Amino acid sequence: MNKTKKHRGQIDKLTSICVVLTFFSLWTSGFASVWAEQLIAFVLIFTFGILHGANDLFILSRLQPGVLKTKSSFQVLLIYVAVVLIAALIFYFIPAFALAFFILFSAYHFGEQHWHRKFTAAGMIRGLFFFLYGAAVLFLIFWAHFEEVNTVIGGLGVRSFPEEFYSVGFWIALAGHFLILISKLHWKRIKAVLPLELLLWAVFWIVFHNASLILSFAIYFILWHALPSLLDQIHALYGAFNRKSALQYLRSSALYWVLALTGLAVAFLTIEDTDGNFLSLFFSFLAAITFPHVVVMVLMNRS
Ligand SMILES: CC1=C(/C=C/C(C)=C/C=C/C(C)=C/C=C/C=C(C)/C=C/C=C(C)/C=C/C2=C(C)CCCC2(C)C)C(C)(C)CCC1
Repeated sequence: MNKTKKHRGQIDKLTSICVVLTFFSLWTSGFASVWAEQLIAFVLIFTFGILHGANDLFILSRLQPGVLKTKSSFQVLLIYVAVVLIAALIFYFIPAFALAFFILFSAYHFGEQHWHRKFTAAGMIRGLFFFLYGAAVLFLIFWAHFEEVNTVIGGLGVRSFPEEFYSVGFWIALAGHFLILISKLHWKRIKAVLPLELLLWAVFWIVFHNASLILSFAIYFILWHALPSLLDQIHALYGAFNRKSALQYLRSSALYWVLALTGLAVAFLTIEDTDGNFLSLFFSFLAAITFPHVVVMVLMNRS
């Protein structure tokens, strides 16, 4: 079997496992206490979630994109850290602007991970489609937990929004994404992807309305974003996903993974400006490391 076919088979297998795990997490959240839900969510985010971005520099060194070709590894590291720090500063000084960009980038990034293999149309419409898919996922989470979301963004110094803002945002993004899907893909292709996609939307609807905010986010972020991304990254770096390549990936990312967690711990112990809301601090940390990571993933998926 050729490598790409094998990789697709592994992605399909992972998708089935994630459907089962999503239902399992929904079932667990039915009896787990709020504390237990938070623990599960943060353990998943701090392990697989942070790990899936910790190999960015290694990926860049392998891809050697044009703009960075003449730069040494140290210079690339400096640029990466500078982007993280600039994002953190913008979050601190102009939070509403930074949050809007964070959501824009994240929506595109989530959509790209989910669709980059299945959505074949090219050009601007491709980017818009990725963005609308990710925006629909995020706005469904926001809508299901709009009061808590308002508290989190309030902790960052951003105004609250009424429930309708989130519900209308969700319906517009969902409708837009389905319209593009139907108009841009051949009927044969649509028939092949639609049943799973409709099932997933039904599952997300049920899960996001039943699990807490942080667990809803963790379920999507880990099962439907970080794990498939890890599989793609290992395939791109080592040509195959197996025990050996997974260990190689862990070895090359361990240092940055620990550094990122240390950075969050230091920020938590030193910054007291988020009205005591850990989630506000946590999401601004995630936002700061998201920006360079999204650029690396765009480069990887295009290579
Ligand atoms: C390499 C390197 C490093 C590391 C890195 C890393 C580790 C990365 C990672 C990355 C990552 C890990 C990424 C992530 C991403 C994520 C995302 C993309 C998310 C999104 C989200 C959102 C959008 C949210 C929203 C919300 C909610 C959900 C609720 C509340 C409200 C709000 C709105 C906030 C360091 C810095 C150390 C150094 C240098 C080099």
